Amino acid sequence: MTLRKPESGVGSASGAESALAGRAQDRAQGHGHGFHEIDASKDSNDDSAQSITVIEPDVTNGKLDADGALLDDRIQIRPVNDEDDTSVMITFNQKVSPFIIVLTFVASISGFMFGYDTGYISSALVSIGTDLDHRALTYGDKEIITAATSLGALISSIFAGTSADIWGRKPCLMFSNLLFTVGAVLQISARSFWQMAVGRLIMGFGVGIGSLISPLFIGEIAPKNIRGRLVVINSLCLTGGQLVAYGCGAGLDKVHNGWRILVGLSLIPTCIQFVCFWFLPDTPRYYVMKGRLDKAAEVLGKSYVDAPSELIHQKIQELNALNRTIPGDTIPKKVWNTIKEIHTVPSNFRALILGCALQGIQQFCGWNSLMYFSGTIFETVGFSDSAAVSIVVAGTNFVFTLVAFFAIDRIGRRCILLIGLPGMCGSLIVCAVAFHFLGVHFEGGGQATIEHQGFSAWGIIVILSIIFYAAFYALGIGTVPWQQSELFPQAVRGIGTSYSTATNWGGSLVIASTFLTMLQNITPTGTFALFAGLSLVSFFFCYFCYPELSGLELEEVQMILKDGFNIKASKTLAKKRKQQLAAQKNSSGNGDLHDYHKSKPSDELMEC
Ligand SMILES: O[C@H]1[C@H](O)[C@@H](O)[C@H](O)[C@@H](O)[C@H]1O
Repeated sequence: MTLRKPESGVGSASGAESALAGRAQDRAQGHGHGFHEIDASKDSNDDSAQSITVIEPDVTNGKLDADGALLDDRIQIRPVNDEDDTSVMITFNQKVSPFIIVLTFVASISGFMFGYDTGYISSALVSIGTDLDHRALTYGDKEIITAATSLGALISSIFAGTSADIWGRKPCLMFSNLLFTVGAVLQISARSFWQMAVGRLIMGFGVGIGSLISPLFIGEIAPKNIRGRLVVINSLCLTGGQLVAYGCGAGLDKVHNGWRILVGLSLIPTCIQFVCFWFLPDTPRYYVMKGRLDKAAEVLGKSYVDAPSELIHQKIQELNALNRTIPGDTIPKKVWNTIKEIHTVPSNFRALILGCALQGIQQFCGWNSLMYFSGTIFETVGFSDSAAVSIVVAGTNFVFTLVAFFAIDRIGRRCILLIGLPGMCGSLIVCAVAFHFLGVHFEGGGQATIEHQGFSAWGIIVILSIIFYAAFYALGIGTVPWQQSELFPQAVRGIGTSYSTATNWGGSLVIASTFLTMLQNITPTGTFALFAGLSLVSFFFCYFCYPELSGLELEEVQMILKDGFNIKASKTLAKKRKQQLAAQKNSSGNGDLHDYHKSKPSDELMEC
């Protein structure tokens, strides 16, 4: 039982406040104006205790009725056991502030660089020719140059979550800018294969940091109701970066030393991000972690321009309380306790399984083999302008990430995964068959032979099936795993996302370092058939284990995962939330919480 009261003012669970709650309830029952009935809330410091958070009227900002109740509705009191409580209170009725948009786009430059730096290698490998060590690159060389970035990213992503907690998100992203720069300069000036590989490795350190921290940063600054979409903006920048890299690669294909220019272009976004972050703040959560509450209030004030200062302070109190819930008085103790917690609490461990499995599936279904080597493949299949064909593939990836942007909350994460994976499987089977009839044989030393030279129908089928594969991939498994932070509760979110991001890069490393060898040893048909088989197995995994999380509160995600994967319950709850949101929108026309009623998630789960 709790009631809500409109606009601003903050209270906690004291006796006086309970009295206020009672008054508020009377008003709600008596007049039904300006209040909403809501759930009992949990005390943020004690999981077992129930408390009531009361919002007092702000007499300076709002209009009051005869009883002192505000006439316009904005604020809802909800269970206080996760970071989002005040976010919800603040963000309903709020437009996204330009400040949040700027921060999102500046952070998403990391996504762009992730995409650009992993994307340009496809065309660079083709156009390097004999520029390194005065000889052509073998398949082994190409794999090392490509895999070096994945290896670097794997190593840095293991430490990135903890480093972001110790030094801050912004400094870590700025440090990644330095790594990008050093890596790029080494590559631009490379005359030897090994200098190129080391440059790619250092660049990879930057990519790993950016790939973890950018979505985390966005997730921390984003208002809850649009968090999913803002995180997909990072994915859009990522696939956009790959597309731009392919486009530039095609443009510079015939230019002498064009690949050096291609690498050099990567310096532009990294410098822009560095300069922008010089003037921008870190996330409020980080400031709270470091006890810099004034700074946190300043950032929140800019993020939620209409929010009264009392509400901002309540948010800070909540973040502060959450901060204390991680046991341990020193950083190593805290880190150790978090590691213990993620493995021993069943809901956390299930979240970990899902986070890592989805990232693993994303990589082992083979997409990046195309991202990294499509130039080499299309060249072998007989397309003289292989870079241009690669653009179409990267373009499809980008366009369908945009489709995912619109579908991820409406159709739901689980649903787009279950559409995407069988689609990928079907496309890969067609691709495997087409390769069989094309009669391509990859041999050692970077050589390949093809039975049917030139433009053939099977060549076209290979390309079409790859395009379909790209579309289904981007729609589901290419995008959904990066929503990983919603799986984990605040206390283990950093470490959980580190594990799953490292799984992503581990998978990417395996694919990058084995793909060309697989083409040689088990033929292209065998390789693509293997990816098809893995997509099918992944479909069954998602079908049986991945709950529908769209529209669910973070606390509800934890409840869903408490004693199993609870697919059925999650689907019912997600559907209910969607209907409630639609009802709110219809009744208020602008997303306010008029007539909003929500029963306890636990009750609803029992119903399901
Ligand atoms: O989500 C991204 C995206 O799908 C990219 O195209 C791919 O190269 C990355 O590995 C992946 O993490």
